Amino acid sequence: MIRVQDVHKRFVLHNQAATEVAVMARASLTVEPGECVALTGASGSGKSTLMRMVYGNYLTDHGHIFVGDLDVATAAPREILQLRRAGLGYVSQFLRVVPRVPTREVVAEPLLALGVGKEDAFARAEGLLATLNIPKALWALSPTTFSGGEQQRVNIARGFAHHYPALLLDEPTASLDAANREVVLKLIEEAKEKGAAILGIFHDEAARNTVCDRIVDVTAFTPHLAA
Ligand SMILES: Nc1ncnc2c1ncn2[C@@H]1O[C@H](COP(=O)(O)OP(=O)(O)OP(=O)(O)O)[C@@H](O)[C@H]1O
Repeated sequence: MIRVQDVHKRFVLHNQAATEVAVMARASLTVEPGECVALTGASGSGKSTLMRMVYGNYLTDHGHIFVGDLDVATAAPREILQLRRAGLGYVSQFLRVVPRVPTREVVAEPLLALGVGKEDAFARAEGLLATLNIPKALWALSPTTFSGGEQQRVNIARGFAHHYPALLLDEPTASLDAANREVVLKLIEEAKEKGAAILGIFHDEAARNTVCDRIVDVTAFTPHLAA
């Protein structure tokens, strides 16, 4: 479960005379287990900012953000890191990995960190890589030289390796061909069936309509845009 309650956020631009910019006010939404909710709204309305606050990358000025039992808005950094290990996954658009680590290990790593045995973790990783059409010949190589679409699919495989009860998706189907897009939509459906609460940004409207149960327009929480 993800529950955002009365969240406010302002940025202080220290290098620009400490100008304060209020970007979010009174943001509230709930994502129940098994539900996928899409954040929509014009460019600059605050979709990414809200996702980053839920993941704990941006501080929250006011309000609560519960992911399961933990209030990310007030949690200590080590509690947030612990939450990310088992309770909260995040699939960003871009893959960031340590150079020279083979693709198979990049995907299995979240499971290995949770104590899953090597054999099971690698089997799950290989299953996902095959499903996402990453050629077997690439599994032992670092993904740093892979194409944009291949890197995105490795990122998705890694994000879905563990069945997180809460999952954030930032444009999970951007730059994918039709076949791989379908695979990703199926992974999202499977995660929902397993009870994941999913919050995502989907510019791909057809994908959004296929997997999302509800839409939340963040413009309603944007101080200078709200009516
Ligand atoms: N680190 C930051 N420092 C200062 N301002 C920021 C920062 N991050 C975001 N903002 C501001 O917050 C507002 C919301 O930005 P955000 O990236 O969340 O919008 P968005 O809805 O995700 O946009 P897009 O669809 O274009 O990605 C913008 O006005 C942006 O300039």
